[in-house]
Amino acid sequence: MTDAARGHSTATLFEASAGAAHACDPGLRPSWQGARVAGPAFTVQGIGGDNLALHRAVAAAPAGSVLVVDLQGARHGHLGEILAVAAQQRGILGLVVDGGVRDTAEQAELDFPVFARHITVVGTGKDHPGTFDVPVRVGGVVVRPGDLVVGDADGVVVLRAEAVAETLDRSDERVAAEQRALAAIRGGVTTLEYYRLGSGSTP
Ligand SMILES: O=C([O-])CC(=O)C(=O)O
Ligand SMILES: [Mg+2]
Repeated sequence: MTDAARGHSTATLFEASAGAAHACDPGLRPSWQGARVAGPAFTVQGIGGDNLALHRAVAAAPAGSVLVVDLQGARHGHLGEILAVAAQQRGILGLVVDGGVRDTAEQAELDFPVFARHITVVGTGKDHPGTFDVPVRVGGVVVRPGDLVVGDADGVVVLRAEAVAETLDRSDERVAAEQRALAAIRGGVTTLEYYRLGSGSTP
């Protein structure tokens, strides 16, 4: 499947977006090393400590979407191996959750990308059905249904759907410019010289 962010890193997207990208709180971290996700948000408003909304969302979200779930930062393992397998079975690309998850070794083995605030074994209730397709606040950022959500080693960024095309083009340009900078730096040019940041001499 093609990467909805053309493979660009969260840092590149953020810098290239000219303010259109929103960075989630750095407390949202990949649950395993190497996790990356990029796709349109399927938003879920739930109640922290309860994961019925996640079980329902996994059954309802369209293939190719990323579950973006507000659970108020609750320290519970809202998604584990069972829900990760169920989500993959339905073609869901990954999960961004303001709350906790568990079974992170299994998530890595499955190659199911998860971005969460906590890793904890503590289980959940299954009483609150939650709400889908509404704006939700995740990592301090309001995410609307269909926003492009990208997560990688550096965290999670959110791009409004209408800003995606231009930001991706600017990201292509930024990466090309950085390739030129890296070639010069590998050739011995200092970053001070390359970016004209002054002499760099000690005062
Ligand atoms: O309690 C739950 O539904 C979450 C869980 O452990 C799993 O997905 O494996
Ligand atoms: Mg489990």
